[in-house]
Amino acid sequence: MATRIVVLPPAGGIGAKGSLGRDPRTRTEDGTGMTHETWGQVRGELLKAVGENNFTAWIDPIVFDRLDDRTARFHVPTNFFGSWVSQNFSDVILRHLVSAGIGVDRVEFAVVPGLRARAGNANAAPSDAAPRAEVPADRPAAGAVRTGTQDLPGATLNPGYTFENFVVGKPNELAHAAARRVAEGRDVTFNPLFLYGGVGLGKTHLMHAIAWELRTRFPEARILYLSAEQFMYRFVRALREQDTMAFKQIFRSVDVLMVDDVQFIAGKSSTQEEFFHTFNALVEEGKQIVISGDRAPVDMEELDARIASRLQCGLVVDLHPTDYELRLGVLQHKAEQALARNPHVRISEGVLEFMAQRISTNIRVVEGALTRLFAFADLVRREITIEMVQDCLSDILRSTDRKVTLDQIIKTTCDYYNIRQADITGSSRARAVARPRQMAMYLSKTLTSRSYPEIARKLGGRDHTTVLYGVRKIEELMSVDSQIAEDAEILRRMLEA
Ligand SMILES: Nc1ncnc2c1ncn2[C@@H]1O[C@H](COP(=O)(O)OP(=O)(O)OP(=O)(O)O)[C@@H](O)[C@H]1O
Repeated sequence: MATRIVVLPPAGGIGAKGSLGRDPRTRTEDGTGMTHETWGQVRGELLKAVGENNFTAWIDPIVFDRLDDRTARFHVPTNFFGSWVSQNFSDVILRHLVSAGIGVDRVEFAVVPGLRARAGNANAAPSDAAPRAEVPADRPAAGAVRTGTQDLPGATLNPGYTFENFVVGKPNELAHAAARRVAEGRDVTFNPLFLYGGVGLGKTHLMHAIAWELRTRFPEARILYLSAEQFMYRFVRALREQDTMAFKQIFRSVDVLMVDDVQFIAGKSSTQEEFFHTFNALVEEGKQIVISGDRAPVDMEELDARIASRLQCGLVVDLHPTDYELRLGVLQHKAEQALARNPHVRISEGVLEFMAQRISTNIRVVEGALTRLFAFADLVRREITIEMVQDCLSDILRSTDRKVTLDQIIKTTCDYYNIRQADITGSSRARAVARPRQMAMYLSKTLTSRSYPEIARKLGGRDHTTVLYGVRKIEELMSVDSQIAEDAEILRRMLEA
């Protein structure tokens, strides 16, 4: 039985323009109906409206079935295809049907698997009934940006993540400058631009800022921003629905591809493979790629070496941990915005400086601390003072005070297991030494932001994959061996005390 994907006209869409029912061109179903020939004519108009790429990929494969009950019914080859067309092209199809005088209020897609052959025919021209329209010149030179963003499956952009709201300081000035350059959308000089840094330092903010800026400068550009997780999800879905052609078509037809948190696909072999091919296809066409990750490509242990090396070919810039000036700048900027929203809130002198001094973690935490303070001050109707900060943010201030170093981890672990430090950094594989060493690796990875290679160096210059293995081993053991789980918990408490 065919799956039905019903699409209703959007509120305020076509109705708002011509008020569907009252549009003088809209004849009743009895009056006109719709034939395959009319559909052929509408297809010709759709080709002009959506551009050749979209047309061949999404409109050409759909087959008109019939019109009844003011519903134009089409066949589509797969579920994925149906949802895609319904989400992205139903409005434009409906609009053109109405313009052609068809009495129609909705379009509906039903999956008919046998249609696949047509879907694969990427270069098919519109049917004979539709005079082949001139393809609009929507392809500027490689490197520039081109048509239509609405049909892309990207993530939603945060309206607050703009360049105007991004505070620049020493730790992020290079990343900011590179992002600005890419957002100008001129020559593709840094390809890819790879932004990396620890949590909450502004990678996503900068990615969104680039996308907003490009959208403003080039409204027609096809900019696709999504997380690596979404990329994987879409790829897996396309595999499941045997619709990888459509997937490739989407991802290879963009002008700018932006993938956030690329570390997510490290170790996911088929997704990496697809990502690699997408990446290459776009680079070859001179399309801009922007990627973010939590580490430098070389430090992503499970990232396919070919991808890592590709990523290195562009510009790799990191967002450094914050410094006092940057934190203060962010606090001042965010406080200004918060004061505009809550004009009755007062902040005592020295509060922001105190916070910038004492909260030395990432910007997300700094921002969260300020939000919490404003909410509190608003609630109790008191001025924000340093005492209020100490009271209200005691947990954040405490956790910032606590900084665990690799040296402390090694020392505490050795004391706990009663072994010598030379043993833990040495080469012995005896269980009595190897297990504490793995525990130290695990603690280093979970309590500090050190990378695998850094931990490996500290623990006697071993290979970073040994550390990766050690961390995994302890994680595995913790779920089956309560003694190991207890050891880890006690050590964590000792180190964080
Ligand atoms: N330089 C900055 N100026 C203003 N706000 C910033 C700046 N850097 C980060 N922020 C804010 O800090 C918060 C965290 O930033 P963001 O989500 O971009 O971090 P991230 O590096 O992507 O973190 P994660 O690795 O956890 O995804 C956001 O609300 C962002 O607006």
